[in-house]
Amino acid sequence: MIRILSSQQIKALDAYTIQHEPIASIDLMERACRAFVNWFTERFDGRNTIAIVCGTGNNGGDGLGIARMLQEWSYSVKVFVIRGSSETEDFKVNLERLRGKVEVVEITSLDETIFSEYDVLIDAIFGSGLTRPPEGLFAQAIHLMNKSVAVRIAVDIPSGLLADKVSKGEIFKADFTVTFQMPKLAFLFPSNHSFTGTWCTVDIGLNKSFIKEQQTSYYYIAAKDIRKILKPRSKFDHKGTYGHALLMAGSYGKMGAALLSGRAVLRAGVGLLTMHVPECGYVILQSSIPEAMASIDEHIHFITAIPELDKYTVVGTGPGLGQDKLTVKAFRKLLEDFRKPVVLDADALNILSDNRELLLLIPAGSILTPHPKEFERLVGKWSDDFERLDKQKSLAKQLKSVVVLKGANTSIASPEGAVYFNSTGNPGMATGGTGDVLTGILTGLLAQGYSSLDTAIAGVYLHGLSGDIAARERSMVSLIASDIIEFLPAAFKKIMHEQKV
Ligand SMILES: NC(=O)C1=CN([C@@H]2O[C@H](COP(=O)(O)OP(=O)(O)OC[C@H]3O[C@@H](n4cnc5c(N)ncnc54)[C@H](O)[C@@H]3O)[C@@H](O)[C@H]2O)[C@@H](O)CC1
Ligand SMILES: Nc1ncnc2c1ncn2[C@@H]1O[C@H](COP(=O)(O)OP(=O)(O)O)[C@@H](O)[C@H]1O
Ligand SMILES: [K+]
Repeated sequence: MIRILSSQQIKALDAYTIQHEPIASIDLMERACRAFVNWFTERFDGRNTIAIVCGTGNNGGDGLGIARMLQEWSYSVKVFVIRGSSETEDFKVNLERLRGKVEVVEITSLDETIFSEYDVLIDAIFGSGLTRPPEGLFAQAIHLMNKSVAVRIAVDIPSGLLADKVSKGEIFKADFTVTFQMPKLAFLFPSNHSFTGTWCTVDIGLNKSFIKEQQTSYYYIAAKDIRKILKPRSKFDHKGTYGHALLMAGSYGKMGAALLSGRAVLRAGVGLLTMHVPECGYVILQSSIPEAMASIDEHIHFITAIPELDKYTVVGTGPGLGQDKLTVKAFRKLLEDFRKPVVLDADALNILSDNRELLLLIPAGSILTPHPKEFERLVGKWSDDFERLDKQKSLAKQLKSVVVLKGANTSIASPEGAVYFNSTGNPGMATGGTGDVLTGILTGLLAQGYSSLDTAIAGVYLHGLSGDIAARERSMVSLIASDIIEFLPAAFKKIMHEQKV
């Protein structure tokens, strides 16, 4: 897991690294500049004219160091400095090192065309030291940079964006953000995408053991975390080893959702799958998923009862379920009778929103997978993404269950208060049915004995990874939910290194 630290902790981390590596502060800055420049030179060639706009703190110091290095690489660079109330030592040193090499212009007033002749604008005004909204020349410069047609790149953090609080005022709108060491919490929220653009982290060698010791509730999921979670199969395993899942899904006109979920349960590696569907789904199910056993409801159009539950390891429900009052009754009975974890999605969540007393019946250790609208129905409106995150953490705690809030960088809240952000997935997945596939993957993994949290982390990651492979093979535009099931085996292989065998 990549630990996401606050600005305060990052400041302490810088100081700790400087003291214990040991390394001079200016040399650490040099490393940060080098990491940025490595990223930059791989993407932009010497034909680009570059303006670097610097503040007078260490972010500005980075900007000056970057200017020097780019000049050494024969790029055409000009530096603009906006003076704040004070200069850091490393800013001063880097300004001195730049003397005679790169033109430095101090901005005292701004005219509209100041940045118009450049191909690339690099923002090094503020980084993690920002404490309040930019004003005056700072705000005006950011405003003008945002109006420019140049490619905009932020050093560490887009100026004006706070790493772990709600930001107000003028904020640099980067096409790319190259951030040091680890993602910042604010980068993971939908509302900040227009500021960070595409972001990436570059390693500047900050002290790893200090990072490990820091208290944090926020993590960014990496491939190796999933490799650690997934258990390899052993020679004498049999289908009983991998659980028996019951999927209650589908209604007249929405059997597709049930099928997508059911196929995904199987591809996630379950031992046995039974699907409880309304009568209208019988032929559809038997002819399209021969691997699944069918349990048929008495009602033609929707589910009105639950089958005998004893033999099931886990129950997944919601996709295509509908909200008829007889279905609500059956759902209530499920929650009353089944004491093992359940996976709840789509209409199961909508039923919970309309029948709030049912929330109390959810077995501990369950997994809920709302998209933002379903989440709003469950918890009410939020005023910003930080409040949304708090609501997600509270719901997970209240239900003693894992709450998976879906979207880009899906967040997974544990009942203990930790939040894990997904690093896979792409906008090609914004198409009907992909959530049903996720429900299936989670149901299939949970049935195999993974903990609810491990199931959610691995399932969400693999779902996104499969979506990424599918987008590569089929394009984001053409990606459909079935593709995510189709490429799930490739995603498992990628994680478990089976392709080496
Ligand atoms: N050794 C280190 O500390 C390292 C720091 N690095 C860089 O240093 C940055 C952090 O540097 P600083 O802590 O100097 O802070 P910044 O350079 O982000 O901000 C400069 C100063 O501006 C002032 N300020 C904050 N908000 C303001 C506002 N709205 N208007 C006017 N002034 C405002 C603050 O006093 C702050 O200290 C990181 O983002 C990163 O880019 C990197 O060089 C890596 C090593
Ligand atoms: N822009 C995106 N980037 C990454 N993943 C996405 C994006 N848009 C949607 N997804 C993923 O696709 C799935 C959509 O689920 P959901 O909204 O429930 O769809 P449906 O109800 O049609 O099945 C979620 O897992 C979500 O994380
Ligand atoms: K910046």
